[in-house]
Amino acid sequence: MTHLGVIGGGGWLAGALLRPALADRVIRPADLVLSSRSGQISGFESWPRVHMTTDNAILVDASDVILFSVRPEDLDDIELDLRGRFVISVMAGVTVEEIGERYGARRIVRAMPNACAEQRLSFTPWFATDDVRPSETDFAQRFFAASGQAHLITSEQDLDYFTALTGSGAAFPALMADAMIRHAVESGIDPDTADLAVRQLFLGAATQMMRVAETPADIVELFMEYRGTTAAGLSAMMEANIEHAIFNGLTAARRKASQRRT
Ligand SMILES: NC(=O)C1=CN([C@@H]2O[C@H](COP(=O)(O)OP(=O)(O)OC[C@H]3O[C@@H](n4cnc5c(N)ncnc54)[C@H](O)[C@@H]3O)[C@@H](O)[C@H]2O)C=CC1
Ligand SMILES: O=C(O)[C@@H]1CCC=N1
Repeated sequence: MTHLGVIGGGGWLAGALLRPALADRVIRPADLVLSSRSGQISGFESWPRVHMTTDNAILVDASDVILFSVRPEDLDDIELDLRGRFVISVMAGVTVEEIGERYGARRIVRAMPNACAEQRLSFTPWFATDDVRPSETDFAQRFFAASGQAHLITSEQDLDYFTALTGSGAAFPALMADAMIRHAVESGIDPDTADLAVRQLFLGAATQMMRVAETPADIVELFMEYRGTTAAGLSAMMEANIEHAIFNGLTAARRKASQRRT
């Protein structure tokens, strides 16, 4: 079975990806090495055989697959020779070219999961260089599929766009949910009830959007044609140019995702 070493294994995203993969036995606990600055990593108490280290060179020696899950700015402190090695990266904005230049690897998978991985609900587009072997693409697909929907893409550039669109996880829907909760509370609804109501609303909305044939645009149209209270709300939101705010937000996040290279 594959021996996986995760540089930055104590971080937020690494844990969210690894716990489902361990639970699904995509990786055996004894075949997993995690590195962090302190060597103390929590969140893996259910798998006491997982190895932890502060030494990335030891991690590399023990692994067939090296997964980079550090912040892009931390790369300057990491010096490794990964020539001939298979590397996976989930780092935002770090191209396969940069990974190749820094570490000498040519067999690279670059992926963009999101923090909903912990709930096994990430959308994870991933890209592989031509040199990646079939057994390695098979591992990447199984690894990311444990924490959500893994989707092979053929354009690396699209990953910067997905960093903004889906890498952001719950953040953009949470912004809307929070505004709705605050409006409900201002309107006299008890805060706990408002919180529960809006969380259930988003669960219902997301579940419905996944299960019905109608697109999100169709659903909006359906309510507009109904000409009821919801249509009044939708019209006011459209007049306030909610689309403009969303487009601006995605454009800003997209720009930030590619900023390292401009
Ligand atoms: N958090 C998220 O929702 C998402 C994060 N990403 C990407 O995943 C990567 C990791 O992000 P997070 O987990 O959120 O960051 P994080 O800050 O939670 O985790 C990074 C970890 O790397 C460790 N680290 C730093 N330098 C190290 C070194 N030299 N050796 C070993 N460990 C080292 C840090 O101590 C920290 O525990 C980033 O590049 C980010 O762009 C991508 C998609 C979503
Ligand atoms: O906000 C961030 O920078 C991380 C990386 C991509 C998505 N979330």
